[in-house]
Amino acid sequence: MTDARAGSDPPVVLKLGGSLITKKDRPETLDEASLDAACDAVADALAAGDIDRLVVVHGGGSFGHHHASEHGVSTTEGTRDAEAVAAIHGAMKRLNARVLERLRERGVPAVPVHPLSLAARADGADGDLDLPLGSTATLLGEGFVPVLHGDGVATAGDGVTVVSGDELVVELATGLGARRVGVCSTVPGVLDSDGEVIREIDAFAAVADALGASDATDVSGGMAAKVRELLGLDAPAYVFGGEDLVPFLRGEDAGTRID
Ligand SMILES: Nc1ncnc2c1ncn2[C@@H]1O[C@H](COP(=O)(O)OP(=O)(O)OP(=O)(O)O)[C@@H](O)[C@H]1O
Ligand SMILES: C=C(C)CCOP(=O)(O)O
Repeated sequence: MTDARAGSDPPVVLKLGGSLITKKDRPETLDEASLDAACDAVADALAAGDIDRLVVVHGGGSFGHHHASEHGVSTTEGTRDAEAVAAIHGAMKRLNARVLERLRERGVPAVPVHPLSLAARADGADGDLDLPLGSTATLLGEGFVPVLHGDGVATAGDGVTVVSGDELVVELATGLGARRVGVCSTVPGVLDSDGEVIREIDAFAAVADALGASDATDVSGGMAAKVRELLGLDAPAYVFGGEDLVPFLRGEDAGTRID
């Protein structure tokens, strides 16, 4: 079996939130300006050598979440309806193709990795996610930028549930031994109850009250689930808005640091 962590520079794992790159309230609509700006930032950071190895994950936004909620599917509610799976996965592949196209237009060697074809929850919806990393690690080693996305995932006893981009980020960061993790969304960081950015989080209890769910259609738990998952990582993780993507990619602190 490939050791995904062996003999290589630790990568940076970056999630581009669905609420950043799509208009979350309009079915299957890109936020063209934000997506272009994010792709510019990634391309510039790679060209400048600020980052050597990068894995990108993107969320569902108005592509995946719209179809998942229409079919009653979430990270905990599965479906055995193949049409529902095709609708969710098809929408995510359409979004993924648009992201890849824009990255490649800017010279980024971006290639797709589709979680539905790889991952499983072998112990049911409450069980751990099993995401084999051989293909992603090998693509990275060969100089590509693998681009994964929230998707459907085979789930023992529940058919197919949703796997969020945030869960993928955690698996990738752990399995590949990431150096840093960035979660870029529409908010400038994790906000406290006065709406101010919390600069650092090291325990969930301290911020639980401030963490609501997402304010748009979101079947995977919004900000609270994000923070919970990022707290479990060895690498420092940052939650920040689009305006902080350039500093994050340069290696600077951005938004909220979670570790
Ligand atoms: N305390 C908080 N601080 C910041 N955002 C919060 C907080 N509580 C709830 N939120 C919500 O979390 C949302 C960001 O999470 P969300 O999952 O929607 O973003 P995303 O990752 O970009 O989207 P997607 O899940 O489609 O990838 C914000 O739009 C905000 O409404
Ligand atoms: C709804 C689907 C299919 C993807 C969910 O991924 P997320 O937007 O990262 O939560």
